[in-house]
Amino acid sequence: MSQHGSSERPATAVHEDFVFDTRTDLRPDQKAEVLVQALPWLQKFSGALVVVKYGGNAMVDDDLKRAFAEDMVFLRQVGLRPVVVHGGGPQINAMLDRLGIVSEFRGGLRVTTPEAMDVVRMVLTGQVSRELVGLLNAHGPHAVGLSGEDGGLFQARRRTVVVDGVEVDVGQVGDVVQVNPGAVLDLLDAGRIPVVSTVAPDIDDPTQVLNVNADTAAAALAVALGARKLIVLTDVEGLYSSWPDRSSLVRRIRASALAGLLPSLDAGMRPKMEACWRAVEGGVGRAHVIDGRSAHSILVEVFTSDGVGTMVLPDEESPDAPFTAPIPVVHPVHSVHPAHPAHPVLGTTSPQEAS
Ligand SMILES: Nc1ncnc2c1ncn2[C@@H]1O[C@H](COP(=O)(O)OP(=O)(O)O)[C@@H](O)[C@H]1O
Ligand SMILES: CC(=O)N[C@@H](CCC(=O)OP(=O)(O)O)C(=O)O
Repeated sequence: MSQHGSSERPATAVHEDFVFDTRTDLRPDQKAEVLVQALPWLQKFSGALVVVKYGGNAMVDDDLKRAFAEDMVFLRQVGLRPVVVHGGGPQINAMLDRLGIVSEFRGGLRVTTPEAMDVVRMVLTGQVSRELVGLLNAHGPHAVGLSGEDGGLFQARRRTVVVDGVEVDVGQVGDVVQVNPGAVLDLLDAGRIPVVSTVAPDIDDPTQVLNVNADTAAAALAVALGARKLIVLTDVEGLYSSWPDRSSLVRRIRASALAGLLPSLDAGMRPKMEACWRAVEGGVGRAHVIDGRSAHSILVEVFTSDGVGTMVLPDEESPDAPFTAPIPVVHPVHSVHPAHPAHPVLGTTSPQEAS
């Protein structure tokens, strides 16, 4: 099976004067049913602002990258307002290796020396962003790339990590403390798809830039934009309550239950689930972690009744209640609440303390 299409079989086979349809996977009425099932979701999410975090290991396959670009253009074309926030950990690792610079992670964050910061900034803004913008613009002049430095989008503050009870300096690493979403809103108003790289100026020293984890930056941006959804793509089906037991996939979880689970999660999944928790606590209607290895999983999540992956819901709402998020009020500059640092578990305040 191809990851990009539904089948590697050709759509048609030519025999003398006849053309036969060789696809047997879906009958015409079944194909129509898929489209009809999407109708209420197309109506529900018309105009909705959706922040999609694309990154890491879901971003290394060329077919999947093209499928991702198709999904973003599809969302835009049917009237949603997608914003892409991208990571690039594997791409940064590859470039550091090529340059012979050793990279190290502490508490899930890259120890970022000034030398490594130059590489992070170059790879995220000059390589990963360029490639994504190019893939999106293969479908028309949709995408515009910008980083946290552009239009004052992000301000970040240096942070440390606590490992085994000891505070560790991880260099030029920061958390987003302020978001000015004006540049993103201007692009959305112009019908564009913003593609955001998570490099941000240091609020305490504007001559420095900081390396920001893309999951947490996506959550901060989703909150500041009053997004209806945050969708985080990764390389597993979703959150497993007892990893790696594959029967423990969580389909829906409320924010307070997630807060209880966070301290038990491993390094990879913790920043993602913290980001989802922060987003929902900050007013984003739903946060999802879905499998980026499965082509078009975003479309399945947004436009089908069952969805895919793990959905995080706010506490005060019944899981079966109709979606009733108000039209968001967007403030020109959004300060990230100090009681909710981007990494509550890795940092100082736990979700349980904050909620
Ligand atoms: N409870 C869990 N549920 C799902 N995945 C988990 C869990 N705990 C650890 N993981 C690991 O986290 C990984 C995802 O994190 P990471 O590799 O950092 O993601 P990405 O590269 O998409 O940013 C999964 O591939 C899985 O190996
Ligand atoms: C501080 C920190 O660790 N920053 C990340 C930024 C990129 C990122 O988050 O990429 P993924 O989403 O692909 O993991 C890094 O340097 O790898």
